[in-house]
Amino acid sequence: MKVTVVGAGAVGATCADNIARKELAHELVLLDIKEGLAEGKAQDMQQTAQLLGFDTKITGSTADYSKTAGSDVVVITSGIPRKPGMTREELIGTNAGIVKAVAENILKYSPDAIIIVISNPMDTMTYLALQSTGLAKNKIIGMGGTLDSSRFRYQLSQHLGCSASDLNAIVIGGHGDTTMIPLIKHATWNSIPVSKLLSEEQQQQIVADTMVGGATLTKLIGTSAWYAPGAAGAMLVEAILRDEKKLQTCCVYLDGEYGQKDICLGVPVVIGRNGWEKIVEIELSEEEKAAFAKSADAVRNMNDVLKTL
Ligand SMILES: NC(=O)c1ccc[n+]([C@@H]2O[C@H](COP(=O)([O-])OP(=O)(O)OC[C@H]3O[C@@H](n4cnc5c(N)ncnc54)[C@H](O)[C@@H]3O)[C@@H](O)[C@H]2O)c1
Ligand SMILES: O=C(O)C[C@H](O)C(=O)O
Repeated sequence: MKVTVVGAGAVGATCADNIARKELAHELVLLDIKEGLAEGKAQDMQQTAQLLGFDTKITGSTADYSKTAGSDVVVITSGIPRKPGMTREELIGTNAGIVKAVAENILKYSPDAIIIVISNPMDTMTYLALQSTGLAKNKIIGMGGTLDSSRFRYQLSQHLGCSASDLNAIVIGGHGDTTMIPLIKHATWNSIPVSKLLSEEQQQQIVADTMVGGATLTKLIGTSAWYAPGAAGAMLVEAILRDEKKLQTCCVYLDGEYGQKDICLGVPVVIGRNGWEKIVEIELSEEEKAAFAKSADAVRNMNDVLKTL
């Protein structure tokens, strides 16, 4: 199996590191536009092989897409991250051009690849990647819900004083500070609804803190996060290559599901060797349905911005 990670910055390198440590691929290619960066990080990572005990062959490339030929999965992380005080949406002007060019180059050398889009604003970048490659919809997966759901479980675990692994909780909708929807009324702690264990006020706090999870880290670090984003990207690569049929919230093309059409948005999907294989429709309350429709409106407005660039 061969995996390419485009963008050897914070998220791309972390994602690649996780892929190598888990030996998900025989061949791993890191590609970046910045001269020497991908080659350097690939070599550094390869030098951990004996220390960590993996056999993956890691190579780096400065924008030479021929090195990525025949990839089974490609992860796109190229683009600028936000700075404190910015929204993800403000990155569209720079990142749309980068993601479009990268997706087209990937397609030339790996026409059968499944593409995972991480660059922000992720929902719109996923839509753009789908449009510019013309690939089958199941082959384009935006990573956001996996990360946001992990942050949601973190927040819940802090309030409940429990292991995050014992929690079942997902975030649907857009991957934006105001567009994501942590489904707190569906969240359980080993089958016990968390709404029975937490006050209404605590629940609201958890939802609010989850929604600004990325912004909070950006303020602390000075740039956006990478450990959890990189690990979340690698988890999706693993689910694809090992055909795990894992249920994850990912940004995928909706064609009527959840009442939406012609948009990529976060919903629960089954991830396996064919990319996203099935959308799972869960029953939403009227309030959750309204939040989903509002999230879709906001993402659709961002998608419209693409036409003006
Ligand atoms: N979807 C998510 O959940 C999520 C999570 C974290 C970060 N992100 C996004 O991921 C992106 C990367 O974040 P980061 O922290 O790794 O940034 P970074 O600046 O550390 O790395 C980005 C890399 O992309 C490279 N790059 C730029 N243009 C390129 C091109 N045309 N071809 C190849 N490489 C190119 C840069 O040289 C840089 O090394 C940002 O847009 C960020 O907002 C998304
Ligand atoms: O917060 C960001 O801008 C990066 C990413 O989308 C995240 O959620 O960590």
